[in-house]
Amino acid sequence: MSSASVVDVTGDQTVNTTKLLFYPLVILASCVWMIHRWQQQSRLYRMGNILPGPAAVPLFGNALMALFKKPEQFIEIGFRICDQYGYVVRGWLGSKLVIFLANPEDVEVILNSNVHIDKASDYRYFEPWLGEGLLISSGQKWRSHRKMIAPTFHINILKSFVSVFNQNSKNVVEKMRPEIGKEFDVHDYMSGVTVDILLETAMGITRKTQDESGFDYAMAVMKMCDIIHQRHYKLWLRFDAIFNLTPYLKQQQKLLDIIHGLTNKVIKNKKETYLENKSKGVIPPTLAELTKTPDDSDNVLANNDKTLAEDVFKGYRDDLDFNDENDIGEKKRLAFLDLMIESAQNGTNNISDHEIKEEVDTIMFEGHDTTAAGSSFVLCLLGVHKEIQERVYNELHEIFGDSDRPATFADTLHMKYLERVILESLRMYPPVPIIARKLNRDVKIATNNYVLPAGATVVVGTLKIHRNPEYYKDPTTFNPDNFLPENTSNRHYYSYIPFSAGPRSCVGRKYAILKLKILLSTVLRNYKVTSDVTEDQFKLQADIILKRTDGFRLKIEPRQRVPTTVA
Ligand code: HEM
Repeated sequence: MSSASVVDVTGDQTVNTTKLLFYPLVILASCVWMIHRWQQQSRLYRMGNILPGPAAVPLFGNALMALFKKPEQFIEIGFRICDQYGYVVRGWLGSKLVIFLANPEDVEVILNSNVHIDKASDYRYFEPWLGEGLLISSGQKWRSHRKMIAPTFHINILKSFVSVFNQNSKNVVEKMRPEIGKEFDVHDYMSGVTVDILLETAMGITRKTQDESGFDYAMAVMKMCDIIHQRHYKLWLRFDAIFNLTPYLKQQQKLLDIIHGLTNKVIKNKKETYLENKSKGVIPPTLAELTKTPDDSDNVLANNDKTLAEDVFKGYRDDLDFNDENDIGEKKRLAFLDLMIESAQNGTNNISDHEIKEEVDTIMFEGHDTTAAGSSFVLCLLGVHKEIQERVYNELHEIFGDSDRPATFADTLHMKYLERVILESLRMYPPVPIIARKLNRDVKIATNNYVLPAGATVVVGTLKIHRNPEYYKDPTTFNPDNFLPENTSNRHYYSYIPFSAGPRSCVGRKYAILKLKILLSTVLRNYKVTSDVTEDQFKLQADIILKRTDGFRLKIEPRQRVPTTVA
């Protein structure tokens, strides 16, 4: 026998031995995995089925309930199910366990936790756009980025945006002028002005420096939001395999090219300018300098000048409560992007250009649709409730008289009634009507000491919580007095969560309230608004952002700048 054939025989034996070991090992591993999945699922089934909820059918669970339903029917169905089963309801989407919570005590257990902070899989449609930005990231990445981004929303930074808010609000007032006397959809205008403001405050792109790409970007952001919404309410689009076969995929890729193209270009230019300035010895103020609070108490605004929202949200225990009372005066304005580049360059934070892009895209998304919907709801509600609109206007007349001057930060502190109107509108029509989390561990909630199993998706029903008669006397009536201090002081903090709460609450909360006050006060100082559609005719659609499928129809007429008598 030649040595070659010896080698061959040994080689064959090795192959045979590998085959002998490989296949049984694969089979064993598959069995172990299947048993593990079965155990997990049966545990999920066992624990899930202890919770109240509608009967489920094999394979589909409760998913068939959504079949042939229009998106605007989902709220009604959800409310009906809650009336039947209470504030903890389980549902099965195939083998996926979804637990709906609407009791503030249960919701606090989830939202106030540092453990249950992972977003549900439903947020994945944002990934091609936002990557691992703050909204969807988890674990250490989320923690470190949150720590870096939250201070860029410091009130001192926000104050430097007041003139941007004013200028853009004036612009939209002018843009709306041709609509005088007609019925039109005010959301289009609120959406446009919101994107303009965000382009300026997030990326430092002003109207003057904006070329066609700024406009294309704004349109692309709006259209991307629309595609994502469609993926939430058109159930078949939830499957990537189906979505990828539709024209939406191509459209999405085109839009993302525009969005990412601009963000990349702006980051590159800003970084180059930063380095060029640095070489000339010109360095912008750091975040720490911009947010430093002076010791002299002369600058401290009186405690009773604090906004009402500060009291309403004080139980949130999030990371947004800086020394807000301290006004350190006008500082150089820096967009969020400038601040991120600055802190990456000076070594305060370790963040790559790609991660900066993800965060800027996230702010553009989160800051856009939410405030556009929020402001549109307020205007329509004031169009319906004329006497409340007149009270708002009288307050504005007290602050501004008949002048056309822009609002200052101090003025916004005096817009107390307008603030109550905004808070009440966010109660009845929260722009983010539900929040979803994935449970990685079992958790015991207050209701009946139920234990919710790891692996389940928890859906926090903000809209339902906000309409609970236990916390709001007449929950379906628009009543800004729900936010009088005497009515808020003893209410459960988690009975009002338009911005979520706890460690993953909205970082843009203060930005949003300040912007809404300036935008709405500017519109209302210029126009009287009227809605021919009554509130009970509003057709609500709850997906990621609460909208009206009938459009935010409104009429405007020029405002005579004199105080009016309130009935
Ligand atoms: C009325 C306006 C707004 C409302 C009602 C609102 C509401 C919310 C809610 C409910 C969440 C939690 C979402 C979740 O857990 O799934 C959230 C998160 C977030 N919001 Fe807002 N938001 C508003 C405006 C803004 C603005 C203006 C910005 C930025 C300029 C912003 C930036 C963010 C970011 C970055 C997050 C993710 C925070 C994290 O996960 O750590 N939001 N917002």
